[in-house]
Amino acid sequence: MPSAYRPGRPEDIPGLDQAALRDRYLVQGLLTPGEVRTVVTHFDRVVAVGAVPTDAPLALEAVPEIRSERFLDHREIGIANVGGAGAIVADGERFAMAPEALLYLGRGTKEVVFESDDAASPAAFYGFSAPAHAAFPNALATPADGTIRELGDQATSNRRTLRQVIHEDGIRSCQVVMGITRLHEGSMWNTMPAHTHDRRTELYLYFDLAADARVVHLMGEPDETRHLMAASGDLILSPSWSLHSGVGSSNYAFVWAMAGENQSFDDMDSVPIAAMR
Ligand SMILES: O=C(O)C(=O)C[C@H](O)C(=O)CO
Ligand SMILES: [Zn+2]
Repeated sequence: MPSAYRPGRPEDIPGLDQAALRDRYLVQGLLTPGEVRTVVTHFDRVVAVGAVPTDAPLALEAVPEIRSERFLDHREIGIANVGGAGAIVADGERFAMAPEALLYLGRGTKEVVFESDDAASPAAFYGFSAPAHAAFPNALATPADGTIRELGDQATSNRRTLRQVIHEDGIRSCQVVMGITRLHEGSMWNTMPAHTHDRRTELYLYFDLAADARVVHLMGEPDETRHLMAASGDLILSPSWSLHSGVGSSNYAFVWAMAGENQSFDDMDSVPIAAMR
């Protein structure tokens, strides 16, 4: 794993083989039992965090690359639970984290501790953090909270429920926009027709796929796409110039999260399917 991921240049994509593409844009092992793992990027200075507490609680610590005493001294974070039930304790306040609950922690939160209810079925916390210049209040979204958008159609195999949680009309933040999309049974395509958004980075964390199932994730500029084979728990980094879409060998879910110039969910440049190469 590089010490810090860089968005790279779209002109370099055609010259990269699969191994190089995967090294730059796909992160494996973020959710590893008993560990907190941190992925530092220069994609809008986003840092991704994975924490899977088993027998003992795990604490979120600063990493040297962000040059601060505590992780959230100058940052905010959205944390989704993609595993079993657990809890997050932030500055002494305990937030129960059911599967698919999502917690926002604002700049200045000092101590963050991750716990699982049952080590045999541990919680799996995925965090998406961006620089923050103001302190918004910490806020929990249960799995029932958020703005629901029903998208796609069974006839085109892209029927899916998108839940916006941290966004302009929901839990407020400086930069982070975050939610979860779940494909309906029999639907495999996410985000098709695809889009880019030149003003924001987006990360996808795929989950709830069987061990032998995969998502064929599409990336790159619309006229020069490549694919990445993603398994459950894999994280895909999309630079602002890259489209992001995928088709699964079965249905699945993913946490999407963005940071950058604005928080307008619909600030997308749609790519007609026939224009893709
Ligand atoms: O299912 C979808 O469509 C998505 O989840 C789209 C992502 O949220 C996205 O790319 C937003 O920019
Ligand atoms: Zn997008």
